[in-house]
Amino acid sequence: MFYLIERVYMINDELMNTIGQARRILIFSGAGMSAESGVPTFRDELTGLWEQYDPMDLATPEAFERDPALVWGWYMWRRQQVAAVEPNAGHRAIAAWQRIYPLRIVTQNVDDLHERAGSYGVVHVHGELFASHCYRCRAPHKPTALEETSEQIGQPIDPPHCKLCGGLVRPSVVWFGEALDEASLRAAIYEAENSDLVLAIGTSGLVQPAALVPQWAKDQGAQVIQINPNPTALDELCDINIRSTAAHVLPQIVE
Ligand SMILES: CC(C)NC(=O)[C@H](Cc1c[nH]c2ccccc12)NC(=O)[C@H](CCCC/N=C(/NCCC(=O)O)S[C@H]1O[C@H](COP(=O)(O)OP(=O)(O)OC[C@H]2O[C@@H](n3cnc4c(N)ncnc43)[C@H](O)[C@@H]2O)[C@@H](O)[C@H]1O)NC(=O)OCc1ccccc1
Ligand SMILES: [Zn+2]
Repeated sequence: MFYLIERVYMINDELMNTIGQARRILIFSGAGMSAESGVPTFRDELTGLWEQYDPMDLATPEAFERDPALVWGWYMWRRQQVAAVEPNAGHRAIAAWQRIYPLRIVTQNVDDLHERAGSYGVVHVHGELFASHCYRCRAPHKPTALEETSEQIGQPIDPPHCKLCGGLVRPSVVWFGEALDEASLRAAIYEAENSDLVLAIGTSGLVQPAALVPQWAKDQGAQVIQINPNPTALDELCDINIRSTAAHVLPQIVE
């Protein structure tokens, strides 16, 4: 059992033993997991039209009600951004690992890079960028081809209307001030409480309640290993802090 907080910069036997002895491993990922694919993290400055906005101000129901075209345009831009990049060596290492070991994955990321790398059963606690539903009646919305290929990327774009009630369509992500999807939250709590090792990868640990996942696991006696080039709010909670990047460390763990 580790008592002192260990900061390691390379993969050592002790770390590999900890991983090797684990009965059930949970991957808990954040925006840093996709950074090396070219997807900006939430802490990174926004660019283009949105440069003048704080992401936290755009990712809210109030912003959507105030200016639905601005918010919908931002999400279409983010869809195009994610569609234009590839999973990185970190995503691929997790998918390879999941082919030989039943890893569980809970992510705060709304991108589909874990799945595009071949991972399965990914719990998206903050929703999914490429899904949409009606803001009024919550009916799922299937995008028309035209919507998907809008030339206006980088500009405000009027959101489509719900085919059932005519309401505005929104991205199926969890906005600040909104409750998490009950089933996803329940799944995240279950995975946290039933895992004996959590790998917290690329998260600042600042967004609640998702940031509690490692704590819920720790409360059940699990060990927590963090992979992050920078200090985070999770440092003290973690048994091992690997000060490096997802795409650099994960392939070394899996090889
Ligand atoms: C910011 C924080 C203070 N705010 C919250 O936590 C709020 C609650 C709250 C308000 N005021 C508060 C004051 C105190 C405490 C809490 C609050 N939470 C909410 O609003 C939640 C909803 C939160 C969900 C918001 N939606 C997202 N995403 C979807 C949208 C979208 O994407 O557009 S959150 C979004 O930001 C989060 C960003 O966090 P991280 O992933 O950690 O990324 P970050 O950029 O912060 O850090 C990146 C890290 O990676 C590292 N890194 C960089 N490169 C690499 C690399 N290469 N490798 C490894 N690591 C790397 C960096 O060092 C860094 O540490 C992600 O979760 C992402 O999904 N809802 C809710 O509370 O509802 C209530 C309620 C309850 C019941 C009923 C009704 C209402
Ligand atoms: Zn509707």
